[in-house]
Amino acid sequence: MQSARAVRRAMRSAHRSAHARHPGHLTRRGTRSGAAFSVTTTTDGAGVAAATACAAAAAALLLRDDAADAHCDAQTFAGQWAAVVTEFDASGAASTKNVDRYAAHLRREGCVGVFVCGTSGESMSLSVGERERLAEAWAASGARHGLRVIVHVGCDALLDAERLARHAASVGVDGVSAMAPRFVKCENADALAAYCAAVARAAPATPFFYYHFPLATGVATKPSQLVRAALARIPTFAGMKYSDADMWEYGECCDADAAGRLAFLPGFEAQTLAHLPYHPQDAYGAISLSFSVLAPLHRDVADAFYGQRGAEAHALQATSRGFFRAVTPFGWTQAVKLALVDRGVLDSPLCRAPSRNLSPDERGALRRVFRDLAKREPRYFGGLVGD
Ligand SMILES: CC(=O)N[C@@H]([C@@H](O)[C@H](O)[C@H](O)CO)[C@@H](O)CC(=O)C(=O)O
Repeated sequence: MQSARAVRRAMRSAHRSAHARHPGHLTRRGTRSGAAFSVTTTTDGAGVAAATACAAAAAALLLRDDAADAHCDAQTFAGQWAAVVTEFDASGAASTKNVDRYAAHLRREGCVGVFVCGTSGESMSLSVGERERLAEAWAASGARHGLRVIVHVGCDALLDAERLARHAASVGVDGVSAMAPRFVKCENADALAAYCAAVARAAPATPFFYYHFPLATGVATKPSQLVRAALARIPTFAGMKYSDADMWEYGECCDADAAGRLAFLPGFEAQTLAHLPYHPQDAYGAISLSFSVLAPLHRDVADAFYGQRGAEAHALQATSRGFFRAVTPFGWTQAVKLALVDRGVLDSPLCRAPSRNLSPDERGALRRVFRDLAKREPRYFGGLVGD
């Protein structure tokens, strides 16, 4: 496993330099019995279909060994993953225009990767086609800027989720993730694992993460039971995006991973400190919306904890809670979008219905909140008010 990981790292770096040289190409990496392979597809014209078919054939050949490799360890997904927002243009269409600028910004902020079309990306309000275009844009910009990419492909319709997973794999993402269907609920952990297994099978060489978010899905299945069921039936099962405040269950999930190979990536950064004791520093990863503008603050929470500076860690975590307390009345996604507009990363702060949009007065009030936060903590909040 160690050598497979080393090969993956080497392939990633080769992939990045290939992109720097030929930005119009997408390369899917993998290993077979420790030997590196790479399938390059052109993104223009008729080459796409042929190249995609080649890549699919190669993936099928390599499937068995590569699935084992995709089942990697927690270190592979350590670091800060920004749950990126989706920009909508003035006509209300999902836009990929500023994805590259957004990726460059996140890299400068110290993020290691992006989580695309999740909750913050308003995935469930997007069409399948829009989600595919966003996945493509992020895969290309991620490779260009050295960011890794996990794409959320969950949908109530399994066929759509499978299609999105297949597509995400074809553009070379580092992981796919799915939350549980929300309307017809899976009866138990086995049924949920079967749904996840079907989605994962559509991307057979790509690590799969279950997205546990009971407040949004209404699915009460214990995530630790899902971990056990998924380990038994999903060869690419790599862990979980954990958006829940239940820390007992979080511990149960870690316990269920006897080999210590899974990545449990928390989604609630206001309680970062609660998760850190479960992980060594080099295996701690998290996926959160506010990393788009507050990655350094949450990195410092973790650094203070691992550096055994408890009082400092608590003070920094309180600073993080202060941010959420101040912006919650406006909406988290709305707040982060406005900050990204003011930083010159995005052009539009609009959300798509049924998410609400702030009125001009509310935007003014939110900007006053940003200015107030920046005055009190310029080091972390200065970036909220633009350069
Ligand atoms: C519900 C929600 O928006 N959750 C955010 C959090 O970062 C959240 O904004 C923050 O913890 C405030 O509670 C992320 O977990 C969302 C996320 O990762 C995603 O886009 O899927």
